[in-house]
This record gives sequence, C-alpha cells and structure tokens, in this order.
Amino acid sequence: MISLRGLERVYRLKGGPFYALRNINLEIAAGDFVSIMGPSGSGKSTLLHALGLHDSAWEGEYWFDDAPVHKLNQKQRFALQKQNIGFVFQSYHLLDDLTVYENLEVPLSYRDTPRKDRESIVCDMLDRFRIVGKRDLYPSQLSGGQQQLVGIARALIANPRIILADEPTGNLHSDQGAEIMELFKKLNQEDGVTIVQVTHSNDNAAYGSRTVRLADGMMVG
Ligand SMILES: Nc1ncnc2c1ncn2[C@@H]1O[C@H](COP(=O)(O)OP(=O)(O)OP(=O)(O)O)[C@@H](O)[C@H]1O
Repeated sequence: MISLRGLERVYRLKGGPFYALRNINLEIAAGDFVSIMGPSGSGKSTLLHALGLHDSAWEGEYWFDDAPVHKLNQKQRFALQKQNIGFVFQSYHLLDDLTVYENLEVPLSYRDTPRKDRESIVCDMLDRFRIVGKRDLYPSQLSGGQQQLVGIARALIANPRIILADEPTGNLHSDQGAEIMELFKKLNQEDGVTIVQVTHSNDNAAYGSRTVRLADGMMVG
C-alpha cells in the first residue's frame, strides 16, 4: 500500500543540515498494524506527518498504491489524503467553532457523502463512542479525554483505508485507552483497515503486528 524509498526530511539550520529522517525505507502492506517507537526527538511524528501528507518538504520516493506521491502536486496529494487517510493526532485539533456533531460531519462532506446519509452516520458514531449527550457542545466544553474520543470518531467516520495515530490514547484513562486499542484491533482484523500508530507504550505496541524503531531519524529495527 505504502512504500517509502530513501525518504529524508532535512531542516537546513544555521549550524548545518539536520536530518529529522534519514534514508527511510519502509513498506506498509494493506492490513498491517504498525507501531512506530523510539526515543523523544527520534523522528516518529515527522514520519507520521510525511506518511499523512501533512508535510511535503521531504525528499526521496513515496509510493501510495501505484501513485508516485513524490511526483504529485499539492492538490493531487490532498485528494489522495482525503480519500484514504484518517488521522488521530493530539495536535490535530477539533474545529473550535463547530459542535461535536458538526466536527464529525466534516470528513463526510470531504468525501462527498450525500447530505441525507450524513445524519445517520454521525448518529451511529456518537452512539458507538457514547457521546450522544455531547452532540451539540463545542470542543471547549469537553474534557481532554472526550475531545480525544471525538477526534478518533472523526478519524473513523469516513471509513479511511489507513489510520495514522499519534499517541492515540495519550489523553485517556487506561480503561478508555484499552477500549480505543481494542477498537483499532477490531478495525484492523475485521475491516482490514491499515493502522500506523506512534506510541511510547509497549502495551499499545502489543496490539500491533510489528514495530518500526527509530533513533536519530534512522530506522534501527
Ligand atoms: N521546524 C523544525 N526545525 C528544526 N528541527 C525540527 C523542526 N521540527 C522538528 N525538528 C526536529 O526533528 C526531530 C524529530 O522530531 P519529532 O517530533 O519527529 O520527534 P518524535 O520522535 O516524534 O519525538 P516525541 O516522542 O518527543 O514526540 C527533533 O529533533 C526536532 O527537534
């Protein structure tokens, strides 16, 4: 599904180039559940942002299915992203001036889901995450954990083929966290959704099928 060949992310700093990612060669097959681990500053989030096409300032080759992403323009990359990728990023905030309901509707409008179908899909999701009572509240009226749940619901709502998650259980209580990991496992095993998560937690990594380890921007295992 994804193939990175010699991917590099270089920051040109006064003191010389800094390689946040260096010569990354990574294959992610459809149906994989990959955990990215490594010390702070090793390039995990940088890799996830490159995979998610949030960042395009990398060099090297990135293939998505048969598409050479490295040759696509920004508009084509955005189209690829919205058709395929769901994000659960801690720093990827909910839209503050939209309600929970409206936040969940956004990815459906991106995917051109007919307006008449959206309400039942959003309501199903609210139900599944047990946040029906919060549907008309704004993000600022939710706890951190509840915001995280809405963020995850939003990532899942448009049935992405791949989910990219940065510390997906970071703001959650351990039982809520386990619930989210179980949900990821189910999506992966039953629905074939490909998952790539960044995590510091061995417990979370154990839900995945393999681990990619980074150190100083390089893959070390
Ligand atoms: N705009 C920037 N300019 C210079 N260096 C940067 C910039 N953004 C990130 N970096 C560097 O890239 C490296 C990788 O950062 P990244 O956020 O990917 O690490 P990480 O492994 O996700 O860390 P953490 O576990 O702490 O979140 C870090 O050393 C960071 O300082």
